[in-house]
Amino acid sequence: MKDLLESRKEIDEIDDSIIRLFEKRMEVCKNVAEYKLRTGKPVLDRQRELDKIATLKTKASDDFYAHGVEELFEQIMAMSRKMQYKLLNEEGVNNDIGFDIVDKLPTEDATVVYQGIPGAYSQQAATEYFGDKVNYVNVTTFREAMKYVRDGKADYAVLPFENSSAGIVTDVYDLLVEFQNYIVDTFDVKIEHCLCGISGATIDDIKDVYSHPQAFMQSNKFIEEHGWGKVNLANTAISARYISEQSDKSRGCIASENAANIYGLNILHKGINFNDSNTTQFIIISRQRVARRDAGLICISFEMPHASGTLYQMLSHIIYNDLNMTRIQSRPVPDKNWEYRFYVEFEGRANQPGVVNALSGINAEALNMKILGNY
Ligand SMILES: O=C(O)C(=O)C[C@]1(C(=O)O)C=C[C@@H](O)C=C1
Repeated sequence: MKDLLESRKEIDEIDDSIIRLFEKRMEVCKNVAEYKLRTGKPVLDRQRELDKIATLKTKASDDFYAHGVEELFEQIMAMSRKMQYKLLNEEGVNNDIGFDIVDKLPTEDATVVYQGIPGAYSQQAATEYFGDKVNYVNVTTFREAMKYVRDGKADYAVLPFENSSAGIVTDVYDLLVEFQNYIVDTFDVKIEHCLCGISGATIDDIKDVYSHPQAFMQSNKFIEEHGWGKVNLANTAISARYISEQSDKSRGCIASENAANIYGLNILHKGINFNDSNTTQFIIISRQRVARRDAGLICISFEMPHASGTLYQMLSHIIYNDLNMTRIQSRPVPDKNWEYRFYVEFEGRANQPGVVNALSGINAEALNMKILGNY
């Protein structure tokens, strides 16, 4: 049996050689980057990589080593690409991702659109964020709100993004990809749902409850304990208005205290959400590609070839550039069953070199990448 120390010494020597060869290879890749800079040829040449891996695998002495060679060279070439993106960005190729930096979002004479009617949580978020010096308009759907911003009928939209108990607002995620609008800020609103009924109704009178599906999800324990029927409506404030128009003590709704006050309803039970710290994060949307100077998060979406390891490859750009990922979500890609679009949020500012490197890499290697905002 060979002594452990002796084997380790041999390994150390081989590793030294690997490092020297790795660096030698990377130096040659710098010449390739120079060539690509001059000729405008893309860094990623997938066919070259596939051909190389296939050839290299034939040089391995068995299947086990062939698999290892494949993994090893995929990593080496990924490293080579990352170095090339960095070199190209340093030479000014694609290093401006086009955000205008502002000290503060301009709000003078601004029009702000939200979805729903007065009393909706979106209205609460909008008024808490923008105050009383802007004009407010309300629309029926998230899509209309996005269109208002796109068409210049509003400067900002305030849309719900994610709830701490019920998760993401999927329609809003989809619309962010469909429209050329940008997230410019986020704002958290603590949500305290109330069970409301018409004047004179008691909790024992209630048989059916009206509200938005998200509010049902956030209050499902309370509703299920009472065995009430659930009827979906467009949002919580519309449910409050609807109940106020019915003179039916058996119908209740889930809405905010604010909505109950606006529509003259009685609060039968306050705080029916199962999670006391129930919070909804709202996003502030603008059609301007602007970022606040103190912005610290970037959100992107991308799709990828449906193949093993591709998500890992995309995320490796974030990791390699020392960026801290703060969120990852996925949504089905329309018309492609079981394929997903990913949404990744990470810490950084639009023009920071590491961010530019990571975005260049993902942009080059994903099927399509979109920057949804720097906020
Ligand atoms: O040959 C190239 O075009 C390179 O950029 C070099 C290299 C490699 O490291 O081998 C890196 C990236 C390409 O996708 C293909 C190959």
